[in-house]
Amino acid sequence: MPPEYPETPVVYAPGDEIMSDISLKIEKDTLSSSGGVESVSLAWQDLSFTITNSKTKEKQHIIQDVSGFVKPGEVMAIMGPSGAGKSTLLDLLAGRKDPKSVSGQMYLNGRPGEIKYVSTYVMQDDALMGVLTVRENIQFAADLCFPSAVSAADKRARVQGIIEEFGLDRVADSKIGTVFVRGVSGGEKRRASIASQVITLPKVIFLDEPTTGLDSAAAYNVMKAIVSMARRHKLTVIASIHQPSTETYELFDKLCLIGRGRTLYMGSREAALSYFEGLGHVCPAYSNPADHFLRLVNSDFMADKTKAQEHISNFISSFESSQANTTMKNEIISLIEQHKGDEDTRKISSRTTNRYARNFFAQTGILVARSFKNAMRNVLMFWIRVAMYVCLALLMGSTWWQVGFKQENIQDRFSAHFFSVAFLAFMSVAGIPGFLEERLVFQRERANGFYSVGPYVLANTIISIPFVFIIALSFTVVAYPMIGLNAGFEHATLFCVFLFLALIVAESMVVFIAAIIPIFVAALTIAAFANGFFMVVEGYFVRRDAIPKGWKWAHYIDYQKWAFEGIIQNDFIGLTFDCRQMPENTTMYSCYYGDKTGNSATFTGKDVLDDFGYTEINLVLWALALIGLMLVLRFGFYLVLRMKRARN
Ligand SMILES: Nc1ncnc2c1ncn2[C@@H]1O[C@H](COP(=O)(O)OP(=O)(O)OP(=O)(O)O)[C@@H](O)[C@H]1O
Repeated sequence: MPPEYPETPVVYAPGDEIMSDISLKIEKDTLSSSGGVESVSLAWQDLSFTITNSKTKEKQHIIQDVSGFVKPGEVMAIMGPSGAGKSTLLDLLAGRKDPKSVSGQMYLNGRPGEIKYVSTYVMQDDALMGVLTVRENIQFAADLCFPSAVSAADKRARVQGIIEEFGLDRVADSKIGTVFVRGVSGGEKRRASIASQVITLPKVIFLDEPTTGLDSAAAYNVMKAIVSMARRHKLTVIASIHQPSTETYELFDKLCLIGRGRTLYMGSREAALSYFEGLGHVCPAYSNPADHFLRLVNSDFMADKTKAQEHISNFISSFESSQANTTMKNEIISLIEQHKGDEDTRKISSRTTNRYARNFFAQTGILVARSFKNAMRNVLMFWIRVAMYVCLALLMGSTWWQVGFKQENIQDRFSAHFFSVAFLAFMSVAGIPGFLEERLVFQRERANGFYSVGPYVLANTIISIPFVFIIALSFTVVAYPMIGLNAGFEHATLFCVFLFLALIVAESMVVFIAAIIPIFVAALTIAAFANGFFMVVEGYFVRRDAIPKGWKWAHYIDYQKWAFEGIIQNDFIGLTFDCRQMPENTTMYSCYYGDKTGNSATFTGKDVLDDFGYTEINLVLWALALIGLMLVLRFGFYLVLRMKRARN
């Protein structure tokens, strides 16, 4: 008897009255992801995955001639020592490998078919939104996965159903947790992650090491929930697993034991003990059979490499010539025979309909709603940034306090404008951690066909607009009057607009860079470098006409240049500045700008801009240049995400 662990999910028997009965009805009525079939058996024959060594050009089998099958309602464990090929086999079965490197046959209900239409691949990482609750995470997944024909009430019922099935009722309204907020336990988080990915009850579920990183009680609970779901809904489940405890191991129906990419045992979990006993390897009393098998087939630490290869080869040939292998192969053949001409099977194989449950705009809307909730609750991602910008505005306002209208103040004004744009844009790197967290969720959901890249990029763009606007507005409201820039609502508005556009481009650049290199430190360094580089060629430190020809291109693609010039035009035009009065002759003036004859007591802001060569600034065109740069970067962001494979 397995021990009764705390938090154990309920194991429902077929016919139990739970909320997910409603969801079963939803599935039958409205879901077409499996072409209408009730359940899917999976069989594979002589599956191989071969790579070519880039240096030696030699072919190398990572997986070789592996066969097997799993029937609906069954759960199979792929086990083997580290590097045996578990993940590769799982990816192969899930159709996630380049077909050019794959050979062998896959059968869905006895016929060749597209596995991706009927399956979900649950990755190892718990890619969830930490500031959202368990229920919210699952609900958003449900909103994305169910067609619009499913009513909101039915979707809520399905969410409640899956929460019950995974034993998450107690924590349904608790936040998942972040580095700042203590959330649910590791096991609950894993169950929530799996639940959110299998909400539509896909006919085949692949799980990449679902228990890794969990203690044995949590691992048992996770597997128990999965097995319960598989039995109840007749789902076919395959999981790669490292070292299950005895109780967890006994939850599996089938075992596929591999070593060096070859089958060492494939068959029922119960028969594995007697199979290895037949080979003379009796499992010691009170030992964990999973540990026993793994120890038995692990040759990695044998000093003599020839003996190690021989050791594995013996297990391979023993299985090839075994009755277990013959029985398995016969069962695969009879499975294929049994389903020949099957109506349901033909539906799976020939499915050509849109692979997404929701249309482009619905996907975008749901993603915007989720990101909005995420950003509003994410203190680090947004509110700390707002607070930081307000502090900076106060700092700048008090330092440049009422900057004045004397000619000595011209440089101070330029500096205030340069710093406003450059520093605010620079700090957009603070958005990288939030984006990288969201990117993990995106990768997982995209790979499972929840939505495509277009809606994600559009949602990411839309959601950045109000937040960047709040930042630009709060900075303007505080800093603009304190510094004493060109008075008037219109000027303050234009200042805010240019700041907003600069920040929007900066955000776009940051997500573009982080999408190319999704490693925090690397993305941060490159984004910081890019911003530093753009400061240099902006035309502030070096006058615009003095920038060397070789760097002119950089000046024109520099978003900070367009924002800085827009802001100085907005500030200087319409202002009048005092020249310095000559101490020895009170009727003569020393003017750096405008009329330098000494007869004029003042000069205009336009004189200053003319002197610096800013003669042709057109605020509308300059704003359009910023919008253009934003669009180019967002399109680049879209292309990068499209080009990156769903799973690296
Ligand atoms: N595309 C590839 N190119 C080169 N080697 C590969 C490739 N894919 C897998 N391998 C190698 O094949 C072997 C099996 O890898 P795989 O990740 O499937 O093993 P695993 O059993 O899941 O290991 P672990 O339990 O340590 O995660 C490893 O030695 C791995 O380095």
